[in-house]
Amino acid sequence: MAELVINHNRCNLCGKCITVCPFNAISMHGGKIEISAGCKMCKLCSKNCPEQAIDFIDKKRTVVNKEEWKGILVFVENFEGNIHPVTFELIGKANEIAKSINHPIYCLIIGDQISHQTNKLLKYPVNKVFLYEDKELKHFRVDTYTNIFEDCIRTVKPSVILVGATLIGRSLAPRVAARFRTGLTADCTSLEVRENTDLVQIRPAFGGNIMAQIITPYSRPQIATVRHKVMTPTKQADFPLGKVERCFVTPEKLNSKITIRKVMIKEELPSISDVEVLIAAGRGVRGLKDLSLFEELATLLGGQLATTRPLVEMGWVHYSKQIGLSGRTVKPKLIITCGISGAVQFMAGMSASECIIAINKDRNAPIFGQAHYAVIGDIYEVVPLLIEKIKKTRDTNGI
Ligand SMILES: Cc1cc2nc3c(=O)[nH]c(=O)nc-3n(C[C@H](O)[C@H](O)[C@H](O)COP(=O)(O)OP(=O)(O)OC[C@H]3O[C@@H](n4cnc5c(N)ncnc54)[C@H](O)[C@@H]3O)c2cc1C
Repeated sequence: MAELVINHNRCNLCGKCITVCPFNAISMHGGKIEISAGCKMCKLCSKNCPEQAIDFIDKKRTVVNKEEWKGILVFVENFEGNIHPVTFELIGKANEIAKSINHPIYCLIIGDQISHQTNKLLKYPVNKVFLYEDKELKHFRVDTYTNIFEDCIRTVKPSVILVGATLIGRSLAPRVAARFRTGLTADCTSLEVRENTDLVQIRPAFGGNIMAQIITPYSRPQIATVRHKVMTPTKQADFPLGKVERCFVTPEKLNSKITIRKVMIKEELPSISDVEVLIAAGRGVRGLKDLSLFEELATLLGGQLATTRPLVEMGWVHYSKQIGLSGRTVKPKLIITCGISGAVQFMAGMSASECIIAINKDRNAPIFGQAHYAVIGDIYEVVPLLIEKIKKTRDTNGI
């Protein structure tokens, strides 16, 4: 790993390095030159410094002994006595990975009075649950939880760590990765493992145009976050054999700069990720008022309306309704897409749906490549007909 080191005794603050940096990564603060994370190590500053005050130091990369890191550790997010469902999806993936490299599966659970939760976890193919309990850990505080996570990793030395890409997971995982100066891949859509225990972390990149395969070959642990509903939940183990290890929480791990004054539960409609039926509207919809048509169909089928990104960008619907790479991942039993072309960024968020019915007037629309049923037609003709048909059938059957 290379590093640029400024010799402040030699630097006369001429500012030449600031001018030559093509990445705007150098600035002057408090009478000192600073190099930010935007630096790409092009060395132009070092070469152009008249005082030779910037040294490029090429440190030899330290390579970790992979044999010393064993196990797949799943972070168990829990709130008010409920384990987040992404946990069981992560255990499912951990199980697949563990089988191919013959590693154990561990869970880490942090909180207060949560020991009963470990019984739920032990029904699954988990070898050991590491339990950290303390009243100070009742609510998530990123600094204390990072300390505890670090403690667990130093004890267990897991090769792979899986964390849900929830609000908490997204805040916690990068901090943990930074403590170990190791890699983290966010929002993985698929995970594979090589014989040498390198985790192949697959996720869309460059706006969804490529599926990047990311590995962490020089450091351990390897950390990946995965969104809820991307992986399949695991089944309970036939012969659960796991154990609980209660871990000691030292007082200094609980030092926090965060004070929690009040915890309030936000009233929310079920998220589009949690419903079984979705009617997804796209740019084929001509105006905001027309959305009521698709909302009516959604209500009739006991589902919710969701949309593509352009409708969110036009301000027609709230972001929480957006499906896709930069929106929510959904896996409903039924999704009917109306006037949606099927761009990769949209498909990335819904391709695992159980039944996809696509309505589009363009027979060459990419969405038809993934739909289970294709309706080639105008949404303004097909959807009203569908609504009428459902209502008639219900009237006839007295529903
Ligand atoms: C980094 C990045 C992230 C992105 N993230 C997301 C994301 O999370 N979610 C997302 O959705 N997009 C995302 N996008 C945008 C994405 O690339 C597409 O632009 C978007 O999904 C297109 O939405 P659409 O299918 O509604 O519109 P269009 O692609 O314009 O398709 C409209 C479709 O409607 C059909 N149509 C028109 N009129 C009718 C009619 N009367 N009856 C039937 N069919 C009709 C047309 O034939 C067409 O196929 C992202 C893009 C980038 C670069």
